[in-house]
Amino acid sequence: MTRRRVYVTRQVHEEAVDLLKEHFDVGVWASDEVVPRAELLEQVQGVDTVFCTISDNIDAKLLDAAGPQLRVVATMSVGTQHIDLAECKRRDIVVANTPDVAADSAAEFTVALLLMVTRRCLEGAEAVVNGEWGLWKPMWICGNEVVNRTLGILGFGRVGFGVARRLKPFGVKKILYNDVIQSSMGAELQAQFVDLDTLFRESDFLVVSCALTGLTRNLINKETFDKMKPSAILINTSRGPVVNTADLVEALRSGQIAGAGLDVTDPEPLPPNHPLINLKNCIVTPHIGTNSTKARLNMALNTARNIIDTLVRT
Ligand SMILES: O=C(O)[C@H](O)CO
Repeated sequence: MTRRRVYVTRQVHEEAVDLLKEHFDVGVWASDEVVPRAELLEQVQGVDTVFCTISDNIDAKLLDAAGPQLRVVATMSVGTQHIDLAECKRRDIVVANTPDVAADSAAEFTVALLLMVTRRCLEGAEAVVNGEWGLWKPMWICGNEVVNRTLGILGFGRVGFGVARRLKPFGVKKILYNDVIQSSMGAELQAQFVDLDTLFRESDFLVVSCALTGLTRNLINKETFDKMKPSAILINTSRGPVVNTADLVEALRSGQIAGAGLDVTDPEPLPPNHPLINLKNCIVTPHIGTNSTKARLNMALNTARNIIDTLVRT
């Protein structure tokens, strides 16, 4: 019997590829860079599964190029915004993602970014690099503390809850959250479900950890910043387009909010001359929230297992 075929659109962990090879013929784009679109369209022809990442556009054209035998699109990510889900559904193609294995990594990273912005760590590190470190000064690069302040979480899923759980022992005064539904996990942390207006007005730290949907796209914009405290800090580790970039630049420049930490941006990657990059009160990291070695390996293995579970075990 001919073996089924899987195309892996990026160089991923060997352990995951080896797992797939036990069951399938596996083709791999053996590079850390994105496979060019023309190459991708050619390589997927006749495959049963595409193992992809968030940088691959899995649209109707790609599904057509693959052909009617395509059964599974398995993405090595939580996010599925790069996949035309409606089109996959229409064609009876199973879409699999990796929601469980990277949440700790993402929550830890979010806390790190929040603390870095709050304590102005990058400014301090840059001052050292630039030779500006003189003798100790009482009022130089003073940041804020987390203790006794209000943490607001937009999107109280695995990552949002994980951030709240990690920051609770820091002594935050209140944890507020908003999501499409009230979470049963809120009670465990005495977190209060509040409306968006209250979340924006009362949060000292506003952590964006929601999915990108029609409801959340552009949700954080000029009107939001108008409501926020001038001392507030915005952290976004979910999806760039939840925040209106031009409005954020303006809010940071004018001091309407105190600072921002962004692991995701719109556009992504940010062009090197983008205004967000040179703002002193903003730290931008290159979408690395899930990049602990352990989480990335588990994401690759989870993606391989999703394919095996779908094609072999059903
Ligand atoms: O969706 C995801 O998993 C992240 O954005 C990439 O790690």
